[in-house]
Amino acid sequence: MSPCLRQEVVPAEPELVPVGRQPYRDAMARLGAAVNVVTTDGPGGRHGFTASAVCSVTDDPPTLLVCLNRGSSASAIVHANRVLCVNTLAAGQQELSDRFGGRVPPAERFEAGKWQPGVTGAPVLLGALASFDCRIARFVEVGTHDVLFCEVVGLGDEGAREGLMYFLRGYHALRGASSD
Ligand SMILES: NC(=O)C1=CN([C@@H]2O[C@H](COP(=O)(O)OP(=O)(O)OC[C@H]3O[C@@H](n4cnc5c(N)ncnc54)[C@H](O)[C@@H]3O)[C@@H](O)[C@H]2O)C=CC1
Ligand SMILES: Cc1cc2nc3c(=O)[nH]c(=O)nc-3n(C[C@H](O)[C@H](O)[C@H](O)COP(=O)(O)O)c2cc1C
Repeated sequence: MSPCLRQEVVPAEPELVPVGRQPYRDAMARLGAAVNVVTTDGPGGRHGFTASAVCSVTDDPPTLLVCLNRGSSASAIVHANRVLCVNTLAAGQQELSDRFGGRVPPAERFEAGKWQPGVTGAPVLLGALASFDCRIARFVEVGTHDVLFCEVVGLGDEGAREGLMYFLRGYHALRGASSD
């Protein structure tokens, strides 16, 4: 009689590393995200910053969230204005992402790109993949950031078909399926 061979199944343990700020960032760098230039204008003045931390919350009422570092020069201005526009960048607009991501001082950021005020007065970027003009309904403090819950009151869509992704700390063009 042949011996009954049993294969021992050893469950594979994932190699988990302790959570610190840098390992967390390294892991988050693996989540591809759209790139947005978030703008504001009003009593606090005009300002803008690049943000990948943008997410849809609910479509009734249409609401999105933006995570904004309270250490950013935009923070006090966004609080004063209580409006913002999320301009989702199209392929080829990475220079705007770098500019609003801190490479250029706030006063010079709007020198590139074509802008016009939306319903709320926040600057809308012509040629963006999509624009979401918003009133900020709620600010929630979490750690170093404020989570801004924003009610969308105006939408822009100029028909661009190629998006811009931020993935592994680099920009990548993303082509959509043909519309016809
Ligand atoms: N949510 C945020 O506040 C983000 C901030 N950034 C900032 O932009 C600059 C360049 O970033 P990377 O080249 O991507 O390298 P990085 O190593 O600083 O960031 C890698 C990833 O970690 C996350 N992250 C980075 N800083 C964070 C923060 N303060 N709070 C929460 N999540 C954060 C983001 O998902 C980012 O894509 C850095 O100064 C970074 O702090 C970038 C992406 C998101
Ligand atoms: C690709 C990219 C994504 C970013 N995403 C965010 C974000 O979601 N939230 C945030 O507070 N800052 C984010 N930042 C950083 C801000 O854009 C940056 O801190 C700000 O523009 C610097 O402005 P300041 O020098 O006027 O403070 C991002 C930067 C880059 C390059």
